[in-house]
Amino acid sequence: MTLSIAHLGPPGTYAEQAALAYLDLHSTPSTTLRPYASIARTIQSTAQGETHLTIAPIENSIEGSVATTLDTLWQCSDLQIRQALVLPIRHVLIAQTPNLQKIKAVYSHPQALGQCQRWLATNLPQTTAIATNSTTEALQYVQADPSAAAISSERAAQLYELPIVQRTIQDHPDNCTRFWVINQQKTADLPPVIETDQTYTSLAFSLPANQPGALLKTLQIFAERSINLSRIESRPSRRSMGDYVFFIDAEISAEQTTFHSALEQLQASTEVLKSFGSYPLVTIS
Ligand SMILES: O=C(O)C(=O)C[C@]1(C(=O)O)C=C[C@@H](O)C=C1
Repeated sequence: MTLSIAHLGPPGTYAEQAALAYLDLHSTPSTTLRPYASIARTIQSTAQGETHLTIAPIENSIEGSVATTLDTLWQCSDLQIRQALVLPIRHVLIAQTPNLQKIKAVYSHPQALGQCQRWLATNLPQTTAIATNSTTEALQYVQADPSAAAISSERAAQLYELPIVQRTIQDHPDNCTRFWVINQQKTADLPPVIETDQTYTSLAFSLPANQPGALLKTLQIFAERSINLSRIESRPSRRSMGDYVFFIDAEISAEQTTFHSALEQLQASTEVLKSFGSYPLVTIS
C-alpha cells in the first residue's frame, strides 16, 4: 500500500515539513505527499477516503489555535488523531530586493503574519500585510512583483530559489506549532504510533442549552476524576449567536477506565459529543 498524506500546499509549507518529520520517525517504504489548497480540504480528503492521513496545524505558541482545523474536524465524521507533533517555526522574510524601504506588501498565511507582527511593525511599518492560503502560496507574489515580500521558511526559499532578506523574524525565538496526524477511524495498516510519556485525548461537544453552569457541569466531570485539562477552546457553532462548540485536550489516555466513566457522564450533559481519540505527543527539534 502507498501511504498518502495530505498537507497544506503548495510544496514547501510548514505542514509539509511536519509531514516529512512524521515520515522520518517511521520507515514507511512507499509514501505520496498530497498538497491541498486549504487546511479544510486536507482534512476533508482524509474524511472522504482520498488520503490515508492528514497532517494539520492545530496550535501555535504565539498565535494560538488554528480555527479552521478545529471547525473542519467538528464538521467531519469518524476521524481520529493518532499522533501530535510539535515543530519549531523559524520564519524568514523573502523578497527580490534586499532594501526593506522598497517593500510595499508582505504576503503570508495569517498565522505567520500574526507570529511576526511585532517585527513587521518595527521593520516594515510602511507595508500592507496580505493574507494568503499558505506561506508558500505567498511566494508567487514575490516571484511576480519586486516590491512584494513573503514570510515563509528557509526551506521554501531554497525550494523556490528566492532570496532571504532577513532570518528569524518571528516575535519569539522559541516559536513552535503543534500539528495533528489525523486518520479515519476504520483505516488499517497505518504506520505505528510513536509512544512517548505525553499522551492526550481530545474531544469536542456542544451543550443542550445556553444556561448558567452548563459548561461548569461538564468541566466538573473532569475535575472530580482529577483529569487535568491542558486546553479548552470555544468556537462558534454557527447555528446562532452565543452558541458554541467546546474543544478539550485532556492529559489522559482514552483507554483508562476513569476516562470511560467521564465520557459516559459527559454524554448525558452534552448535546453532541465527539471523541477524537488518544495520541502521544512527539517534539521535533
Ligand atoms: O502556511 C504554512 O506553511 C502552513 O503550514 C500553515 C501554518 C499554520 O496554519 O499555522 C503552519 C505552521 C505555522 O504556524 C504557520 C502556518
